[in-house]
Amino acid sequence: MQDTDEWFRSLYIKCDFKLVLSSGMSFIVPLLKEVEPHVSSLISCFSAITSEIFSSTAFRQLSQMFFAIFFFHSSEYLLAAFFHGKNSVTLESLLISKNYVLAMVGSLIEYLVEVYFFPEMKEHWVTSNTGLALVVVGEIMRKLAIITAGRSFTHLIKRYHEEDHILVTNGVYKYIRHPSYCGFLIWSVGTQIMLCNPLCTLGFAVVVWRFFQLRIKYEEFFLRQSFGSDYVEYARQTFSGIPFVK
Ligand SMILES: C[S@@+](CC[C@H](N)C(=O)[O-])C[C@H]1O[C@@H](n2cnc3c(N)ncnc32)[C@H](O)[C@@H]1O
Repeated sequence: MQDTDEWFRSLYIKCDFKLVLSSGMSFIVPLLKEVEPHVSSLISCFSAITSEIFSSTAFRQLSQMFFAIFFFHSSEYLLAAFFHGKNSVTLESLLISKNYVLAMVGSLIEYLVEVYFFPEMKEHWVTSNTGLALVVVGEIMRKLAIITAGRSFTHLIKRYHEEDHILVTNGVYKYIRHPSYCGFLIWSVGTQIMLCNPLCTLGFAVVVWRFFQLRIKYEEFFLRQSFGSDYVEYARQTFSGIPFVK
């Protein structure tokens, strides 16, 4: 008797489940039919983008970009740790700010949009290789500046004179007052030329130039306070390193 009850109950559950399943399917199937063309066009769009990314041009340019970024920031960190000790190194020593991340994401978006819609734009190898050369030159100039200035080079601008802060006027500083800023300007614009990104090349050039124009004014105010006429004389004999900034 109990077995028969069990049998009927399970039959009831199965029937009920079938009912739910069939009414559910009658709702889902037309919905799937409706959605299917959109999903398949999305998939084909995605696969077109990924096949463009993994084309040899894009693969090479994006790999160069990621390597340039990785090398730049890791060497900034290592040099800051070497000259100032590990404990005084922060995210700022890596020079990673919110605006910087936004700019880099923006440049990646420009690249992906252009490589998808106008892949031939990315095939200007003379342009791209010139950008790569600028990235290397900018990187070398910046790192030479950091190594030459040693402990006088701090990522945050010094507003008070400290014992170990000496005026550096040798090496790259003999000709250029702000070689690390000059190097960064060349490096950052170089990354965009390397990616054949016309909009970000212009955008980076304007934004980075403006940033350093203001920063140099601020930095030199405190350098004049710390080193007085020595700095004034030094500034008179050298180029700032940033075009159109005296
Ligand atoms: C991020 S470093 C940049 C140095 C320099 N503007 C450059 O582009 O190479 C900023 C710090 O370097 C210091 N600094 C800049 N020029 C200097 C010089 N010629 N000698 C010593 N310290 C300098 C500033 O006082 C500031 O604290």
